[in-house]
Amino acid sequence: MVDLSTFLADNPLFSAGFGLIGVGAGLAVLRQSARRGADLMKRQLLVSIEIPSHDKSYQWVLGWLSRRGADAIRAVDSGNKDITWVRRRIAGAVLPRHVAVQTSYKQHDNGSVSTAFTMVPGQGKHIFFYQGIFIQVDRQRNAKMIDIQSAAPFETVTLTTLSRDRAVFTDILQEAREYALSQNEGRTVLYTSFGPEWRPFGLPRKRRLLDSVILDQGVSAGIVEDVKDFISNGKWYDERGIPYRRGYLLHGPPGSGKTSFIQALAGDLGYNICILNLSERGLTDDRLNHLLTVAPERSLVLLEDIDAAFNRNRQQSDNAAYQQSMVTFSGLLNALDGVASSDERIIFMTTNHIERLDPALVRPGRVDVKVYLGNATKYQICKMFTRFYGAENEKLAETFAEKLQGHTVSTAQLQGHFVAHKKDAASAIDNVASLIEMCQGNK
Ligand SMILES: Nc1ncnc2c1ncn2[C@@H]1O[C@H](COP(=O)(O)OP(=O)(O)OP(=O)(O)O)[C@@H](O)[C@H]1O
Repeated sequence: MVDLSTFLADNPLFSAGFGLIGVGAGLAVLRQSARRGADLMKRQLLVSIEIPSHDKSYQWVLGWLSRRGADAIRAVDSGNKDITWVRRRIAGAVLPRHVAVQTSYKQHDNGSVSTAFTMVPGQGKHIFFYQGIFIQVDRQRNAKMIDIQSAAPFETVTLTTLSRDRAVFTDILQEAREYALSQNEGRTVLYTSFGPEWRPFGLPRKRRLLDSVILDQGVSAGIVEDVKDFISNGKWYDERGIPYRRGYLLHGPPGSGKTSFIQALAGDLGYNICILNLSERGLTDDRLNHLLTVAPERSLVLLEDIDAAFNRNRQQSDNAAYQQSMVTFSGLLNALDGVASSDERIIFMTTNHIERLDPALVRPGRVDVKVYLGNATKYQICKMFTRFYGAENEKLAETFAEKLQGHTVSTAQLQGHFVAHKKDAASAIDNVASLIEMCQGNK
């Protein structure tokens, strides 16, 4: 009888196959260990930060990367002798090859608007060089997940570098934020509500100068002083456990400069403005509350024509949703009271009819400062006149103001009259009758 083990060992075909299986298995183990080793090394040696598209810093980082790209192009093209050949080569080598475009409109100081194209890194991986180290940018889109608000697919930008350099991420985020803010320097950003969040609306506006809005003597300075005092006293409120918020109500006839003044004040403070229309379709108590809580830092919240939303008595408004808006009067009061928060909150409300407002709305804590901005006084008429025609025309300004004595003219109507006679102060005086006629017609 033949011994099986001797048979297999003596069989050359079998021993060759067995050897091959052995080699194959060995290679597979090696490959797996190499992969595991590489994963382990990656985990140990690399660090990364993921920035999702719904995070504020996403656009900041993309904008900052695009500026770096533009700087690198300039460095490569400039032939600047201070930039070494090696640095130029590095800058050139790391420029993103695949870029995406972001189109925006820019308003210049003279008021003109131009289109600007910004090249940001496109989908995929890119490398850039920052503070002497290489960083990989990986921009990925998740087509299966859509942001319901913007209908745009979710995206992420992941920055990866060696773990010993992890502190660089904080520097990048900080620099990207500062760069984004510097883009709006000297401008006022108007935000409007979009679902549960605030979004910039239109172009950032050139700041309006405070002295371009002419209020009655001392009125503007009084409000500015109050707001500045509030802003600089956060600690005082904190120590006394008082909610750090202040409400202002500007009331008076149409065209007296209420909105213009708030814009100019925001510009003077270097703040932005969040405009909220309480009659907006789909606005609910919860959304209103949420929006007031998440208003961007350094912004004034503006609730315009507050009487238009709640000019009935409290009970009626509580029971019936007003127009398409579902905000109830008690919902508005709750939102104004908010949760005790240490975050600064400044709310401006405007109305043409203070008498229609429920006393609960204008009680201290909700409205701390009420200011009446009325029709043009003699002081305002003279000031506006000399602002349009020059300080040397003070006498003519007096004559003009005397001719308007006893008539009711709004500052907006005055502005319209001066614009119509912009070239000639005498013509503004000669045609004062047409202004009076118009004002009487508008009564
Ligand atoms: N006191 C003022 N000084 C300078 N300009 C003014 C003044 N008041 C009104 N104007 C001009 O009139 C126009 C309308 O002003 P604005 O919208 O600020 O008035 P308002 O009081 O908010 O009006 P409404 O109550 O109808 O909303 C703006 O172009 C503004 O420049």
